[in-house]
Amino acid sequence: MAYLEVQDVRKSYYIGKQAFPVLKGINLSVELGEFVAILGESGGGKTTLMNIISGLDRNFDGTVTVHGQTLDHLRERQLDRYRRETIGYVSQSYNLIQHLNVLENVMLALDMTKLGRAARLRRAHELLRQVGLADQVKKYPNQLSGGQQQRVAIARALAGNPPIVVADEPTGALDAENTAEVMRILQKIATDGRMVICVTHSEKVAQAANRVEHLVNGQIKNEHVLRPATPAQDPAETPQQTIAARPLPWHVSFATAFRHMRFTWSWNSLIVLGTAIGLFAVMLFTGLGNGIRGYINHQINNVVDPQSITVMRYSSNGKDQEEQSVAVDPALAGTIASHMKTFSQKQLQTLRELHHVIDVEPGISATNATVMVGNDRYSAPELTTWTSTDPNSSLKVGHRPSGNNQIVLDKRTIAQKWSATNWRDLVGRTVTVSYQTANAKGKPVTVKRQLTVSGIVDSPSGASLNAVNYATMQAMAQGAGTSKQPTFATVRVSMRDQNEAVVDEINQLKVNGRQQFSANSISTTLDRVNTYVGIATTVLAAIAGISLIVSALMIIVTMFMSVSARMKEIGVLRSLGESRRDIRRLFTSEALMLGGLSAVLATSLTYGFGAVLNHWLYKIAGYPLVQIHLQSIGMIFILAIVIAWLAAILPARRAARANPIKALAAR
Ligand SMILES: Nc1ncnc2c1ncn2[C@@H]1O[C@H](COP(=O)(O)OP(=O)(O)OP(=O)(O)O)[C@@H](O)[C@H]1O
Repeated sequence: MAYLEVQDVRKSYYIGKQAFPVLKGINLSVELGEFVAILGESGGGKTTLMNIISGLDRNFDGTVTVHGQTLDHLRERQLDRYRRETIGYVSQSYNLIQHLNVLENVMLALDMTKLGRAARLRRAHELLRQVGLADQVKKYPNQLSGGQQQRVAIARALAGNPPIVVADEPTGALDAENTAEVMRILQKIATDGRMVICVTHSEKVAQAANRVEHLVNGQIKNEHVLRPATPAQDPAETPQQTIAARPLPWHVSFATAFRHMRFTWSWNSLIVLGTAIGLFAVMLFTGLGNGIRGYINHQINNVVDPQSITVMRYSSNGKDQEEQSVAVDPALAGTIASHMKTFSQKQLQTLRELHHVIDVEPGISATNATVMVGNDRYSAPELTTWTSTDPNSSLKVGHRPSGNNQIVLDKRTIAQKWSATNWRDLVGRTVTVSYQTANAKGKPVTVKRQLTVSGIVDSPSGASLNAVNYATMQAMAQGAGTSKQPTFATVRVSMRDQNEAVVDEINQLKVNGRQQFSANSISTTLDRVNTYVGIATTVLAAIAGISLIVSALMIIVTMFMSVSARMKEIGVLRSLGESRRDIRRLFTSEALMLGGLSAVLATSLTYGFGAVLNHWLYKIAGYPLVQIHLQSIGMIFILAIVIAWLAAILPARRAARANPIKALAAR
């Protein structure tokens, strides 16, 4: 049995239901070392036969047996491997890949061999030297003559050291000189021990072969031996001559995709820019959200200690509640605090014993106090005890009311009213402070005392803060015969995270089924504010994200265009032995690269724009309002990659499913 046996091969093309038989029972036997020319009329079915022999056409009757093994045209992978390992294909139109240079075109076939990179490069250079192109390796196909391009195609066909070289009208587009050169190379390939099958319609070209077979009316007739072939060794039995093939590794698809992206950079850069703008908007909104949240937290934490909880006695009475809220927020002041419920020692102890509570500080507050400086009268909406949660940073001058009979006064509502310029001079002066409350019998009494100003505060909350220490407040109350029990308590928790749980626990403390306390924590409010800012940011980022749909559509359209424009390349890659999966990977890789690049550009844009914005806003807020977290960058990359991947699915599928014969025939 000959190395290649074609037995009774029949093939018809169908137009509608009508069959047009092209091959009507082809029988052909060819040995290694033989150079066979198949001579036939144009349209006689030569290309059809070559496609069948080279494993590109799977739809025919009859058998093709190579080295004793019949090709199973139903097993696609076997055929991919067959094309990779056994066949070197040379066509009339050279079929070089335009965006790869000469060396890269040859390397493309070598990448499907198990040779190491250095050996592959060596072999590519050696093959190009053999076809006389050693000094043209860096050129692109469109910089070569037709003859040179065909020689590159021959070098590529020989890359994997295949035993069979199939040449379909290899000289069809060449002048006489180049034709002679190409035929000489093909002769040399045969004398080196390979089988060369060359189809042509030119009698003259056919003369270069050892044997000419005439394809007439769909059948092989009139064999004509011109000269005996060199007896060849079987390459399968000389392992040093064969180069083991391998499926194309993913990084090669990736590298090829990268080269194509570089080659078509002008339009790809627009896609990258378009996608990056969408990603940039999403990222900027997320960064702004982070910044604003941080800013609010920063501001509030400056005003109040986030680890502290203010606890009042719970009262179901509306008036009491109003007064209690006045005590928490002096801006609501409007009534005399005569009914403020107080804490017993036992109640304070209950709070101290709660889990996560590290300190409970009692405090007394009164509303609507009056401060007399000399004859000038100023109203203080609230007079309260200085607690450890009041930030020392708010003291503009002097010190906190550490000693008895000392008071700190509010800068804006008292000190600056007293003297807009010399308000600092108030420190050390004696003032008379008074407020009205009710004694144990419910009778109104006036609490009054002379105090020394120890400091001036500018409360960051904006509320007027006038405070004395706890002992002074107790002494004042006692002096007027009113209760000196605490009206509020400041509870400190060991960690900010436990704040909400402790607030809930305090609010649920009951005696005889009645609620005891009403706890309030800034961190609970802060969490709520954070949630709202988070929602707003997400909504804005999502709206910006809509533009990403446009980006995805843009990638889809471009990829489809790219698939159409690269049909020929798809055919070439398939003829070289690349599988459908390799083709799908090629297009998917390119889309993923576009996605990745978009994410890189979006990140740079966001950092750049964010820096400018921060610079400007810092003047207003004193805080960096755009804060891009690593997490956001990761999210943007994932988003970009997912979008690109989704956008590539359909085009890549179309490319992978393309019929290799039709793809090769594409322009
Ligand atoms: N996909 C197809 N559908 C229908 N008919 C086809 C198809 N491909 C080829 N044919 C027809 O089959 C016949 C053989 O085509 P083929 O390309 O094999 O001829 P050829 O001998 O290689 O011609 P040439 O030398 O001009 O390239 C032609 O008549 C052609 O019109």
